[in-house]
Amino acid sequence: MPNLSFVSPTRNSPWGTYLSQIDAVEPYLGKLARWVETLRRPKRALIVDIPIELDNGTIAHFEGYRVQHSLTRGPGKGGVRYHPDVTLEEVMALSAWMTVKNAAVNLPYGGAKGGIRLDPKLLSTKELEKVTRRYTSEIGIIIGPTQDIPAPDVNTNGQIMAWMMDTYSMNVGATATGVVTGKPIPLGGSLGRVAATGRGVFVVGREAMRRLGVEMDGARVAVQGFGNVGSVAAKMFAANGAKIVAVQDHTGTILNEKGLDMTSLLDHVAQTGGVGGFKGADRIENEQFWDVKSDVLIPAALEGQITAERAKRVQTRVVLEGANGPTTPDGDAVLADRGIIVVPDVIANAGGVTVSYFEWVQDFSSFFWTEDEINVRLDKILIGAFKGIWDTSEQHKIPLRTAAFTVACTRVLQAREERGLYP
Ligand SMILES: NC(=O)C1=CN([C@@H]2O[C@H](COP(=O)(O)OP(=O)(O)OC[C@H]3O[C@@H](n4cnc5c(N)ncnc54)[C@H](OP(=O)(O)O)[C@@H]3O)[C@@H](O)[C@H]2O)C=CC1
Ligand SMILES: O=C(O)CCC(=O)C(=O)O
Repeated sequence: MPNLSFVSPTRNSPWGTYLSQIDAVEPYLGKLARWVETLRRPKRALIVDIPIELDNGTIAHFEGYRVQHSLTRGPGKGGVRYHPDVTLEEVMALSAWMTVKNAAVNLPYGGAKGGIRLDPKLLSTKELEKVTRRYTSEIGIIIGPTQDIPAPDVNTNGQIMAWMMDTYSMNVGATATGVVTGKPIPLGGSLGRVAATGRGVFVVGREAMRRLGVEMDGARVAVQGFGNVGSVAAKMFAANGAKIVAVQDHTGTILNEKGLDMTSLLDHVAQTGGVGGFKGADRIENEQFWDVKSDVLIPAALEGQITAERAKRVQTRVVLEGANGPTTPDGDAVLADRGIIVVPDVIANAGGVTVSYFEWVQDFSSFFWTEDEINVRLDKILIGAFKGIWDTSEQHKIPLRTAAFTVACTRVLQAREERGLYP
């Protein structure tokens, strides 16, 4: 039975996955469990119609969303996704994971996420700009530097954030740099934000490997998704002595048992748009990616990739979740049975939002930090948060995901209780 009338999740769909994670944490919330139902529903969900005139003169309508799952600990915060499969249910789950992620690393934010159902590859730059500006105006009634601060996610980037910032600023009649993060540097962006999520995946992965006694030098790493998150994570693992043995994106799956040459691969992707056709590797069938032997497997594409069936075949020691929600509840159960450690998304990919927080703080103070200052602070926050989650996992003998949810949901529900219910 769905818990809300406006979505119909299944057990392994994004919202179904999130709900099962909340079920798993409930026994560890003590007296705060009486508030847990607030986590099972978004505070606010906005669906917007985005009409634009296409380059050929016809009018197209796109469906967009901004969901604020929780504003209990601070303004909403979370990215905006452009993808043909975006749905309200998916954006709800992504917004809820932002609530948990922001609390897991103790950022003073709630959780939010946005998206537009479209295929950016089918739109011209001009059309993308029109969609972005209209979407920003439509969601302008609920976003703002102290209300809800969007950022990049799948298929969005600094240019999209620049258009969002400009549109919002024109609508309010003042330059509002703090309304989005992940902006270009000249518009109040932060050094280090582009690489921050991938960097965080590496830093958290390194901590997990240390705890598990997995040597970095020569470690075999397989990466699904070679966009902002996957490519930076792969580059950092390789730079620190690991071997990137397999990479998959929409253009194919490539394998090199000796380790892919990252510089050549990144050049190839910059020129061709994908890893397919890279000469320094063998091409394998996409489904074979899940059979590649690795020490660390990094899903860094979309949700629902590690199903029960794939989890049975995976040959790795650590699944390091660069993507949001890449493992289904059934996949998670199989991995746990097989003794494969999962470092959950809400800590593994929290580097991006952490530097987004730094960007927002810098915008408010109009005082900008060096890249070194950013990276030092980022690493410190992630290492400290990972330690707290690891210790909680050991204390209760629970998986890292449930431990991360325990730390995070306790913070959210404590704040909920202290704020009280009535306006
Ligand atoms: N950007 C950020 O700061 C953050 C992102 N994340 C999460 O990380 C994940 C990746 O985001 P990001 O790197 O920004 O997105 P990008 O759009 O930069 O890259 C996504 C990558 O995944 C590939 N991909 C998509 N679908 C598949 C598939 N079915 N099989 C294989 N590869 C696929 C894409 O190929 P193609 O482009 O051709 O579709 C692309 O290489 C998402 O889950 C996102 O929510 C989490 C925290 C922060
Ligand atoms: O940088 C941000 O604000 C959010 C990034 C994001 O969408 C995520 O962490 O999934």
